Amino acid sequence: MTPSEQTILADTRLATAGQKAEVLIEALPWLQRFHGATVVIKYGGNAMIDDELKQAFAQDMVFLRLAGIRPVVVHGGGPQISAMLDRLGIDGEFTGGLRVTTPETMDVVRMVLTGQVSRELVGLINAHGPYAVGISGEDAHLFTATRKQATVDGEHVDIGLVGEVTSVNPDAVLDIVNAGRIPVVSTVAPDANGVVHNVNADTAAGALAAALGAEKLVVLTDVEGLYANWPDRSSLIDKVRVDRLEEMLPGLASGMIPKMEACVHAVRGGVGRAHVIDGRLAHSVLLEVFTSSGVGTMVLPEQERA
Ligand SMILES: Nc1ncnc2c1ncn2[C@@H]1O[C@H](COP(=O)(O)OP(=O)(O)O)[C@@H](O)[C@H]1O
Ligand SMILES: CC(=O)N[C@@H](CCC(=O)OP(=O)(O)O)C(=O)O
Repeated sequence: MTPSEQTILADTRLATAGQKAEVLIEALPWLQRFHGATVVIKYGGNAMIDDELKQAFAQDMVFLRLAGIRPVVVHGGGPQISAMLDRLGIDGEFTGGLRVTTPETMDVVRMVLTGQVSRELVGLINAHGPYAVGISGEDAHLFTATRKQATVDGEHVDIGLVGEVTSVNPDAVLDIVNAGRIPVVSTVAPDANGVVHNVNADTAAGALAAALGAEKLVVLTDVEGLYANWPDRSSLIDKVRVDRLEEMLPGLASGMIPKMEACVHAVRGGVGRAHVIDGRLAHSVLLEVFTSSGVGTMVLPEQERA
C-alpha cells in the first residue's frame, strides 16, 4: 500500500468511527428522557413471523430494559391462530376486523396465544438473560372483559366470545416490572363470571398502556405507519394530534381501526405518545425510542401542536 493509500484508509476508519459515535450520542437525550419510563409495545405483524425480525425484536426488548426503560410487551397472534384453526379443520371468519369466536375457537385462541406465541417470545427474550415472564389477561384480574357487541352496516352481528376490556388491574404486571423483568402479555380475558373471551391485542395494549400510565405505546405493524390516503404511499403521516385522529377514525380501513383506536384510547388515557411503526424494519423499536427523527406515525395529546 502506498503512503497516500494508507492515509485514505486511516481517514476512512476515522470517519466510520465518527459516524458510529454520532449514532450512539444521538441516543443520549432519549436515554435521559426515558430512564425509568414504562413503554408498552404491541408485538405483531411480520415482526412475529420472520425469524430474523423475531430475534431483533427480542434484542430490542432486552436493550430497552438494560437502558433503564421498563418495557411491557403485549403480543398478537392472529396469523398463528388462523394457521392452527386450519390444521384442526375449524372454519374461521372475521367480522369488522374481529375473529368470530365460538367456544371451540376460543379454546384454540387461548392455546395458541398463551401456549405457543407467548412461550416462543418469552424464550427468545430469555436467550439474553432471565428477563421475560409470560402472563395472560386471566392472571390476577389483569383484564376483565364484557362481550363485545358488533354492528355491521347498522345491523347487530353476533361475533361470539369476543371481549371488550372493561377493567384492568395492572398490579401483576407491575410486580414483574418492579422485579426488573419484562412482562409478555397474552390477550385472553375472563368476564365477570369467569368465561374467557378473545380480546384484540391492539385494544388490550391500549387499555394496559393507559392503566399503567405508560410514557409511550408503540404498536408494530406491516406498513410504515398511518397513511392519510391509504393506499397512497406518499401520504404517510409522521405526527397527528389525537383530536384529528378521532376525526379520521370512521374513514379508516379494517386493520388500522383497532390500532388507531388503541392509540386514541392510550393518549386520551394519559399516555404521553402513541406510535404505529413498521415491524418489517429490524430494530424499529430502538429507532423509534432512541433517534430524534423516530419512525412511523406519532400520536400526540390534544394540547400539543402536531
Ligand atoms: N390508512 C391506513 N394506513 C395504513 N394502513 C392501512 C390503512 N388502512 C388500512 N390499512 C391496512 O391495515 C393493515 C394493518 O393492519 P393489520 O393487517 O391488522 O396489521 P397487523 O397484522 O400488523 O396487526 C396494513 O397492512 C394495511 O393493509
Ligand atoms: C377478537 C380478535 O380478533 N382477536 C384476535 C387476537 C389476536 C390478535 O389480535 O392478533 P394480531 O394483533 O396479530 O391481529 C384474533 O383472534 O386474531
